[in-house]
Amino acid sequence: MISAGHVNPFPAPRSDVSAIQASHVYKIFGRRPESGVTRLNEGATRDDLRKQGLTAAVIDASFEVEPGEIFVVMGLSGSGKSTLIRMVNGLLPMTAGEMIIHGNDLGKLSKPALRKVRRENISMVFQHFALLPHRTVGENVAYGLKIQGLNRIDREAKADEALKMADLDGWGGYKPGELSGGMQQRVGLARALASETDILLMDEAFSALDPLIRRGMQDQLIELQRKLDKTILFITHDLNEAMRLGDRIAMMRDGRIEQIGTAEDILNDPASNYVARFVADVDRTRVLTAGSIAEPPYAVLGSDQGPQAAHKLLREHQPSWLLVVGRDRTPKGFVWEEDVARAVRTGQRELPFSDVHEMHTVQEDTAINELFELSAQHRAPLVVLDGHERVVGVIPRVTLLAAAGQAATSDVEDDPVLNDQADLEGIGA
Ligand SMILES: Nc1ncnc2c1ncn2[C@@H]1O[C@H](COP(=O)(O)OP(=O)(O)OP(=O)(O)O)[C@@H](O)[C@H]1O
Repeated sequence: MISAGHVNPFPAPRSDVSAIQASHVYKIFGRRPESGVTRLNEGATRDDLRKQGLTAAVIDASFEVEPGEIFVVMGLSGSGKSTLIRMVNGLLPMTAGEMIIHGNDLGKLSKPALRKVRRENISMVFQHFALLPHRTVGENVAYGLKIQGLNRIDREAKADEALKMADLDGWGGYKPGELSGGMQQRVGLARALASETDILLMDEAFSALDPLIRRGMQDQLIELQRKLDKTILFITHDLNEAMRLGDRIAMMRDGRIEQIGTAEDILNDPASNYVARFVADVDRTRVLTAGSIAEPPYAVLGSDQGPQAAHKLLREHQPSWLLVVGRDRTPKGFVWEEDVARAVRTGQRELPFSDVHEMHTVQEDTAINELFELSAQHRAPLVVLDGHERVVGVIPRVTLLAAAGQAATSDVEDDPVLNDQADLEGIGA
């Protein structure tokens, strides 16, 4: 029996050197802020500090952002997100802790050295665009390049290229006020791209946009990230946005990071009641992907194995279905057996089974809300493939419903498709 390995849909970050490394970072506002850090470490609460006239905006924040990662900091208003991002770009000094950008410890740098790191490594996209209204779109995009000391021809060439990337080809001569909100935000994005820094900090960058435009911008950001491989630290108070964009998400509450994880980690294994309550209303079907809920196949047969091997497998494990795969773990056929094994389909030879189902395959990044219809149509588990057409796993329909938080017993009992005993047995239900 070939054991089809499980492919992790969230591979570990690719580099050992983090782009951003924050360790035990504190920001306390008020007089003698250091005393606030000491008091917090001694067990005082945020409220205790407040009585003393101190605001603990960020408390003991530690996280690392890997190159090429989209890391989202998510939290309600006042949870400390903006304060945190302003410490990442060195705009705000920390009260305690370390903030290391590509090996540079911001707290220890001289002012000119800090400016250099900020100029060369970090660009920022703001919620309210922060465009110069009397300059053209092209001039706005090229503005930072002038500060970097580039000559006019190079500036214009880079600005044009960045406008193209942000889908604003031909708009360089207009004034920002002549563009829609979504387009103005793309100008902000183009300006950040033009500076060619490897880290993009985005503070509620899409929050002022209408929902549809906002979704479009999210898609565009994901696509750009894939192409340009930037490291993105994205701040939002919108959980759905966090889940759509983030490779990983840091959930903040009252200045502290409560949990860091993938959308799946946070949905499936919330670290606290607070996080659990927060994610309770998330539309899981949009967040979870086929790859994240696929299970390793229950019974797998090599395509070069014959009926005898199939019979043995069926006798020993009594699965209600077999998945047939080739040597490279690409699927070759999906065979179904309801009672007694009578034959199996292997390679070129096709031998009759009592019932043979065509296999239905889906890509691992398919959102699960798209899978419901397929699953209903095909009445069989879906086989999930990675980008190389190899089997990642199988999704029985019960798993699909459970993942969507809809697998109440009554749903299963009433569901004509699920009510197929073989299907239920097949997933070990
Ligand atoms: N310059 C400042 N002086 C005093 N307190 C501040 C200052 N900046 C922020 N704070 C306080 O720090 C806490 C965290 O604020 P911060 O703006 O970082 O939160 P946020 O999560 O970004 O919220 P929002 O989404 O509303 O901006 C709040 O209680 C805020 O009032």
